[in-house]
Amino acid sequence: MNKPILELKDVQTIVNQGTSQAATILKKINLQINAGDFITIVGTNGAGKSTLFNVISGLLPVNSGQIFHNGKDVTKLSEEEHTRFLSRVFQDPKMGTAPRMTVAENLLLAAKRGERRHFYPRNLKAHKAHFQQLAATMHNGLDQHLNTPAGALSGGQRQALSFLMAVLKRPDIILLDEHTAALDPHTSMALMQTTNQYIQKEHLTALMITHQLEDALKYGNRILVLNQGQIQVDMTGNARKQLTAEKLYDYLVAK
Ligand SMILES: Nc1ncnc2c1ncn2[C@@H]1O[C@H](COP(=O)(O)OP(=O)(O)OP(=O)(O)O)[C@@H](O)[C@H]1O
Repeated sequence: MNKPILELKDVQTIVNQGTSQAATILKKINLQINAGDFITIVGTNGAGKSTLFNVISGLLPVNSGQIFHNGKDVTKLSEEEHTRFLSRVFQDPKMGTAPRMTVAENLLLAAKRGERRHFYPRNLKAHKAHFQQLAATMHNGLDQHLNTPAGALSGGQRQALSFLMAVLKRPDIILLDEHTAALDPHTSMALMQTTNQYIQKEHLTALMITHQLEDALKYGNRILVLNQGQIQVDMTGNARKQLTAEKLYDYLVAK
């Protein structure tokens, strides 16, 4: 069998170590993420969801345990080194895009990420048709705004741009950190649908934190419930299909 694309083994994260405020935020997390998994993650405030993403993306160190990417130990890699195989979309539309640069320039920046060559706006011409096509997959008018500064876009368009920038280089793993939560219900639902279509079409491996239990059940092939720093539920297949929002809620608040 193929190795998991990402594997966490007994991962533990302690904050404020050595002080009276020391707290174990992630407790012996064991998780195997397989290529093509689309995992939705739910949990109450403070359950450790963002901390899990921070650890997976190298932003927060692991106090004990190991993380493997395609079998290679990446536990001690820097956040920048993690960006070679992983990208993240945040809740805040202001993060992830450069406000004064146009949509096309932002996309070019994402296309050139990790390359030594400098950013030349004149290279834009060669990419325009591709960027147009890409922006059109979002079905929210983003393709009509390739020359608009990102800061002038609507929240939904800006989040769609953040998503496209994150997936442009086809990362091995994409982390969606409540990426539709700051949008109005209609825009949020629309972006969720286009996100899902893109992930399915490109067979991406994705992890998505959400507080919307319906979304957690509707999208993806696997569901995780984090509770007080531990994985309380990890469901796929029929068990997941039979899971209801009511039962999921019970898992969420279980003590
Ligand atoms: N660097 C840190 N220093 C101190 N405490 C931290 C740190 N990072 C996280 N925590 C604490 O760890 C717990 C888990 O936080 P985390 O942000 O991962 O929760 P979450 O499940 O993402 O919650 P939310 O749904 O509110 O975003 C919280 O109690 C938080 O205050």
